[in-house]
Amino acid sequence: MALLEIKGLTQYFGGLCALSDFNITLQKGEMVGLIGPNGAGKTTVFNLVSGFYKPTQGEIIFNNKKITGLKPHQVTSLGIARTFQNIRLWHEMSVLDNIRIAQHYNLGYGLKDLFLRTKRYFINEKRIEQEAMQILEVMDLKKYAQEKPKNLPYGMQRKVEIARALSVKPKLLLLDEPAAGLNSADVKDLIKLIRWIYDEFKLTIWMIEHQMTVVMNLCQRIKVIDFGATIAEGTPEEIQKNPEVIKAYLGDGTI
Ligand SMILES: Nc1ncnc2c1ncn2[C@@H]1O[C@H](COP(=O)(O)OP(=O)(O)OP(=O)(O)O)[C@@H](O)[C@H]1O
Repeated sequence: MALLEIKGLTQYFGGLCALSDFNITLQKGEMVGLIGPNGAGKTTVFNLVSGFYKPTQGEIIFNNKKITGLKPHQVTSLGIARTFQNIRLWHEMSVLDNIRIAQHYNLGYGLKDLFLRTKRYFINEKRIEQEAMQILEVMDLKKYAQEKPKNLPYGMQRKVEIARALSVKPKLLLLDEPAAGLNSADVKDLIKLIRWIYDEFKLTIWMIEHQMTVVMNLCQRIKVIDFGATIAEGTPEEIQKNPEVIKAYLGDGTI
């Protein structure tokens, strides 16, 4: 069953065509990679899907609902969560508060409840805290609940960002370069973590990644773009041998 369908997605920034006629269908339960050289348009795809940009053209359908042009919090509430290439955590807040804040897209109370501190406000705040602690526990992060993210090692900050994305109970998880900035030991741990999350949460995962070992190890299917256009699509084995892909990357046969 198709979870995400993207048809003819095109994005211009002024005169620059960052993405041209991009099409993909993600089946429920798939783990798919999106790769390409720097500036190929990968993050633009995620920014369009998650509502950070409005496309110049094209359509995005999620769970049989058209989501093209919706705002980020609306996209989140429908079941799409993401992480960012450069970790975006609130570094002056605790890890727990970072997770709690993410939950506020789905408050269950309004401004009146907030200002009057109604019973509904306290019930919801309690629920949010319990759910945030649960996800920290599941992700083995509970011991860092009161710590500020800036005091944690980089690999752990990545984990917190992934926990925050999972805390909104997504159906589709978008990971934008999860291995960026990690050392090789952390990359190994990340591969294990993503595989575990995939099995445990029964998610559909779509990832952008420059580190080929991550994509080749995890993804069942990979799409390759360059200068905003699709140049290849296939299994990891097919992609590694694809001459267009090799040319786009280095031209020396190694990807
Ligand atoms: N908000 C924006 N305004 C103008 N140009 C943009 C904007 N966002 C992206 N671009 C341009 O669009 C093109 C694609 O950028 P994008 O960030 O999607 O590439 P990418 O494949 O994710 O690259 P990288 O691997 O380096 O992160 C680039 O030329 C980039 O400079």
